[in-house]
Amino acid sequence: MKRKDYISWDTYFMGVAKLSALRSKDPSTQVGACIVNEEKRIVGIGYNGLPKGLDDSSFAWEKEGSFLETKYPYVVHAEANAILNSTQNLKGSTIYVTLFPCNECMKLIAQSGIKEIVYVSNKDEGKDFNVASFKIMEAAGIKYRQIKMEEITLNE
Ligand SMILES: O=c1[nH]c(=O)n([C@H]2C[C@H](O)[C@@H](COP(=O)(O)O)O2)cc1CO
Ligand SMILES: [Zn+2]
Repeated sequence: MKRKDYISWDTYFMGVAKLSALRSKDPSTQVGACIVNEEKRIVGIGYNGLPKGLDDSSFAWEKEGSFLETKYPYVVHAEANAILNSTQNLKGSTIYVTLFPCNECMKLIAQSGIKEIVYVSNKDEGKDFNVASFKIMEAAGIKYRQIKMEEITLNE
C-alpha cells in the first residue's frame, strides 16, 4: 500500500522556494521563488540577491539610511531571478513565492505569461506598491492563492 504522508505538490514547490530563500544574504527578508510549468516541472528558481559580479560583502544590506547606502537600489528580487533563470517559455506557468510579489516583479510576471501566483506571506499588505501589485495582477487576469506552509522535516 502506498505511503499516506507524502507531501502535496504545493508543499513540494513551496518547499523548493523556501530552500532557495535560505541562500539569500539579506539579513531581514529572505525571499525564494520557484516557477512550475503546466506539466508540473520546475522551470526556474531564484532568491533575492545582488546581480552577478557584485560582491555580497562590499554592499550594505541596510534597510534605513541614505538610499545609496541601503540594499534597495542593488538587490535583484527573487521572482526576477527565477524568471531570468528560467529554462523555457513561461506562458501558462505558476510561480510559488514565499512573499507576495512587489509591483515591479508583478510587471515581469504578467509580461512573461505566468498565470498563477501561490504565496505564503503578504507582510506589506496595504502599502502603495502592494496595492499596485494587486491592480496589475487582477487587470492581467492572473489567479492567486495564499497557502499555509507545513513544516517539512528531513530525516536521515
Ligand atoms: O517581491 C519581492 N521580492 C523580493 O525578493 N524582495 C526582497 C528584496 C529585499 O531584499 C527584501 C525586501 O526588503 P525589506 O526587508 O525592506 O522587506 O526582499 C521583496 C519583494 C517584495 O517586497
Ligand atoms: Zn519584487
